[in-house]
Amino acid sequence: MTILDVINLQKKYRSSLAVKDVSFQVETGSCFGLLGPNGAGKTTTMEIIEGIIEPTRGTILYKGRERALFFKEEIGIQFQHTSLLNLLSVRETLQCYRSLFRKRAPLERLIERCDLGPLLERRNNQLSGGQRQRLMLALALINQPQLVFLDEPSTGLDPQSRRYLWNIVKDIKKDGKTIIMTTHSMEEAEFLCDVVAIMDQGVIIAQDSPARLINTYCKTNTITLSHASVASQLDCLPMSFTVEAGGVTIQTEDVEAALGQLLSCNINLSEMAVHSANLEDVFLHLTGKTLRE
Ligand SMILES: Nc1ncnc2c1ncn2[C@@H]1O[C@H](COP(=O)(O)OP(=O)(O)OP(=O)(O)O)[C@@H](O)[C@H]1O
Repeated sequence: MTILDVINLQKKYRSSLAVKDVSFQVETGSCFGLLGPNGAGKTTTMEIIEGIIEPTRGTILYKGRERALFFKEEIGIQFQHTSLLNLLSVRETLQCYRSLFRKRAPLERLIERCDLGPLLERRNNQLSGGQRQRLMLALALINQPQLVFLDEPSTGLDPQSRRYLWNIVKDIKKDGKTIIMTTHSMEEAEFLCDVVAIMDQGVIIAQDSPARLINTYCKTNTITLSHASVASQLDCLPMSFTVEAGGVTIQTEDVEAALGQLLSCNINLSEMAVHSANLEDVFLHLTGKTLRE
């Protein structure tokens, strides 16, 4: 079932079109990701859906209807940059936010889920980046929302805190909540999202599950053999390869078959690396640039 329909969204800031013409649908219980580089229009799109800013043009339907007052009660937003009162403790912050809503999540469960138990008496300004993000996530869930918005949830976190947060997000999804998130991390999108809309310069340039996007646009995997000397042995094999100073690079759609062929020719695979295509490659294929450019 579709929970959200975004139809021909456009946002103009003075002379610049931040969002040109964006349409997509989000299925109930799924995690939908807007992936793209800085300035692609992800946050603008999300803020329009959240009701924070008005679109220049376009329609947003929540459960098939125009968003009404109850929409705000049914959503939770984890902002990228939110000021928390430094002098409040984590416990006080949770209690304060919780008191603002009619529908309230059970606090103990929320504290456990976001692993805030040991931090409850700590002041907001004494939290690490990862701890703060977990608190922000708990605040986004404090009204038991059906639809959760995450704006670049793991930006700035170390790999361990990042994984930790991702697992909490997966857990939230298991509860049947729908998640819409922005990210410029293809890893994050691949790990969390059922559907990814790749945005660039205000438009969606491709949209599908991460696996199908990769399969559609970047079937080719790369096998690198660090010994350039093996090149002469490859001549007899039905595979395309290039020889560079660092070794030999083989492009293949079927890694298993290629490795079988290499082994059958007794080629030394001791210093081999396999690069499977990912969403970064899809973005590069579609735009000619990397996500970080
Ligand atoms: N309030 C504003 N006034 C004018 N231009 C804006 C405003 N907000 C955003 N923009 C411009 O709109 C474009 C899209 O910005 P947006 O923040 O939506 O991109 P983004 O994909 O979320 O980028 P990031 O990943 O850096 O957050 C950018 O060119 C930005 O400079």
